[in-house]
Amino acid sequence: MVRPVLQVALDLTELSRAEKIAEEAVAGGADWIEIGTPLIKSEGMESVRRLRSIFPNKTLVADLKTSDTGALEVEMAAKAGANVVCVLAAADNAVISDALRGAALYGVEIMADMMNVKDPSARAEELAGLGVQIINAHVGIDQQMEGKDPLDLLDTLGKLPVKIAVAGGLNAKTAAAAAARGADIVIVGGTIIKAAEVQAATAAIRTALDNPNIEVAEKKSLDDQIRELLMTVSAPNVTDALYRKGAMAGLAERHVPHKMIGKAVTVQTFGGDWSKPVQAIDFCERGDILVINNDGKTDIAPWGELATRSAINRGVGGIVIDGAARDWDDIVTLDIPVFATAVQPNAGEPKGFGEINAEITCCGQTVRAGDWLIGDQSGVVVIPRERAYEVARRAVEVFKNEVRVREEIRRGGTLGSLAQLLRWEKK
Ligand SMILES: O=C(CO)[C@H](O)[C@H](O)COP(=O)(O)O
Repeated sequence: MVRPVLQVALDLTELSRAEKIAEEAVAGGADWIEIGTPLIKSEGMESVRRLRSIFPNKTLVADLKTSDTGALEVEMAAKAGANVVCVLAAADNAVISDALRGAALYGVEIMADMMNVKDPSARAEELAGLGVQIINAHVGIDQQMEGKDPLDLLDTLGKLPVKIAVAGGLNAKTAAAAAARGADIVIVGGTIIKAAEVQAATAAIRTALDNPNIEVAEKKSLDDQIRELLMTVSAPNVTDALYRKGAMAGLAERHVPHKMIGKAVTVQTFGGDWSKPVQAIDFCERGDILVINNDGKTDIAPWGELATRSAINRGVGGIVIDGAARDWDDIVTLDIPVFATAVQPNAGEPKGFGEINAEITCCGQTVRAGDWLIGDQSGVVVIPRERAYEVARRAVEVFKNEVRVREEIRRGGTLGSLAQLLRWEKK
């Protein structure tokens, strides 16, 4: 097997941060440096020029994802110092041919990004026939969040007379799997650039590429995958992933012996009537979260210690009440998260008004049966069930990004300067 090229994708928006990360990645064994699409959009061709001056002998890849004016974009990137220019494989052949003409004039190669191509195998052959030098089996970042896998795309391509690159959320294990399947170029962004120790993260991927072993990963159910992803993040990471949405308001009373993650069983009740909340315990599967609306009343409790102990017996993952709980002295001794808007000593009568598993509003958020919840000391966030996997994946990216920013703060930076807040103020 030929030693695959490791290409680090600098998908950042600040050139100063990208330069430092590139230096660390090269020290860790990155062969090629990609000026990622966000970096080129944010900093322009200056980012290519700057990286060329820092790395006079490295292969630089300008990830322009060109979809029009092929030769013009290739010429700009080549003059700035790029050796490889990325075009969209889905672009018209007129664009590809024009880009290839520009590439021939300036002595650079064209990489075609297969993101969102309908018939990848046929299109890859066609592109190779046109003269494209590298086909990139790329699953874009938004597509990754919905579970698309670049290795599946790679498998559809078959044997081609050109170099094959792979990209899309690769880590050491999946990068090695790509190498074992014959990829010539393995492109890694997030796993390297979001690591606290970029050099070590790059070196781990380099080692895995040089010693690929094919492990068949055990296939987990979607719910298990979602739960596993959410276990690694916080409630704040999740609201960030939802673009600041999903947080429940007013849950002032919190008993959080551990993180709460699970799917909602909803309960609507009225005036502290504890019949439906208690019945709902028996509707719960292991790990489910009981989400109760007491019709906005905080002066009477539909939930208490005995219900909490019953919920533990049933394997309930936590309780959230838009309303009051009671027996708080006992509840805080129990190993189950309970969130409530108030604590009151008095309960209502068990009359049986209300509903189980109907759509409810709880602390300002709509909650349906099966929606996911995550709760920790910062509060509770609701994730719509149809977006659960995607949001969990995005939350992991938020978490990973913070790992690198935290490290840069540890080295003496400040959040304001790292994020270049002044520069990015909305004009
Ligand atoms: O082109 C890209 C996004 O459009 C990325 O550079 C590519 O997906 C690699 O980054 P990651 O490993 O984070 O997916």
